[in-house]
Amino acid sequence: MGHCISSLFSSSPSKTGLHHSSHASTNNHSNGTEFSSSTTTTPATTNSSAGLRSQFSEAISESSGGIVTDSGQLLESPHLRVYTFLELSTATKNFRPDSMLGQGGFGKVYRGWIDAKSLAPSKAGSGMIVAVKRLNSESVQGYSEWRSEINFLGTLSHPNLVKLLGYCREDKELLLVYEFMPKGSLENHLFRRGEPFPWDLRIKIVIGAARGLAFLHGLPREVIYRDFKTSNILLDYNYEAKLSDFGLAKLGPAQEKSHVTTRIMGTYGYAAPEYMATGHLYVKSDVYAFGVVLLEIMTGLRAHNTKRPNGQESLVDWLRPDLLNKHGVKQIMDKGIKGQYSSKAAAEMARITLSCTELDPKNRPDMKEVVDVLENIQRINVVPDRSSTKPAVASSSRSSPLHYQYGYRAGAAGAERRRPSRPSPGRVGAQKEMVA
Ligand SMILES: Nc1ncnc2c1ncn2[C@@H]1O[C@H](COP(=O)(O)OP(=O)(O)OP(=O)(O)O)[C@@H](O)[C@H]1O
Repeated sequence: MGHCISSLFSSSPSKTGLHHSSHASTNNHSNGTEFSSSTTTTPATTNSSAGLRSQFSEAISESSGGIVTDSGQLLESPHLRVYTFLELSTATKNFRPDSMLGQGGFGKVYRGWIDAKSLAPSKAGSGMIVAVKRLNSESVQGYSEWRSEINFLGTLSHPNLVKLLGYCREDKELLLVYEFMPKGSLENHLFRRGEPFPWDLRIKIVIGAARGLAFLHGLPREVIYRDFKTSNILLDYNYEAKLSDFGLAKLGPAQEKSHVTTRIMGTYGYAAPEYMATGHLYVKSDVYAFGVVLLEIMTGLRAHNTKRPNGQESLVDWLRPDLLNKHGVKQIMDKGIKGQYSSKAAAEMARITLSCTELDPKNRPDMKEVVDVLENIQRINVVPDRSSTKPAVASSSRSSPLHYQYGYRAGAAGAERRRPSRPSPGRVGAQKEMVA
């Protein structure tokens, strides 16, 4: 979630201190605890964000005009629609609780409806579904996130970044309108469902997310995402991953500098050790967080969980040593997906996870290399005969990618998302969670 705004912006609010956020995200409770600086200042008023955006876009491209890199694009003139509060109220049925898709640290996200061509708001049930984030405008974090999202997502376009369609600022109301991601977040699938999430989909999703990060890191002026975690990886109908939530994103270091120095913000369990220790943020700090997500998809366990016994709260600290040998890898793999991956694929995953989570940022690979390795893992994952594989849990016939079905259910999304994750008895990880 975003709090920090680039130094490009003069009205950046001042912030001090560090605290555990008290927000109750519907997706993020006992696990990825958020930390951020506490803020007391009132959001400063700005003029239209368009001027700031073009200044911002220039900073990213370090030249004028839009550029294209790989399959992504830096937009010269973003086409964001400016909505009125009334329009978005209508589109979301007055922000009715049954329209709510979820809640993050600084606001609630609602299902809304707009016309697919004109992007004009339409009556609920007609046109195209969108996600409308209504930010808590009283906090500076909410305001800063809103600006940061517009600056980054209004300027960048890539198949693995969520699309921002428009925004609204009216009195104290700050809203953002995104393309709707029908399959929710990776976090939902990995941790909030009774049944194990198929290995093939896990790999497909991390490849997409890796491509998104590689795009950000490959820009003429690198962009550091700073909040890479499973709840920020959203999924389209085909489980294509899209990074959302650019509230914490930062422009990377200028010219010969290796890092930017910034206040420490992010999510426990994912933040790189050098960043936690010094506030020095490297492009490679994102690579560390990516490695943490790789360990999560291998084990089916959360990056950080205060309910685990002492010494096991941080997944990396706890299980990284097991990645060093074959036996350890076998032990920590999520038992719910047994038979869905080859031992070679698991060994390669262990290798790249180790490398991404190296203590020294210089020893971590860059995201392009990570993409290549993951694509190779996807290729080599030949398992003998799926149909003869014994399911590890009773319901795992549904865990085949072909059968796996899950998205938001109309009106029930909130309830699904609030369901606590139940440890599956068959999982080594789940057993480890309970070991005193
Ligand atoms: N474009 C979208 N389409 C569908 N659901 C979305 C979309 N954007 C956000 N959501 C859902 O709304 C919820 C809240 O999202 P939000 O980005 O505000 O917070 P978060 O990332 O879950 O939490 P945090 O405060 O840790 O960043 C998430 O569960 C997410 O799945």
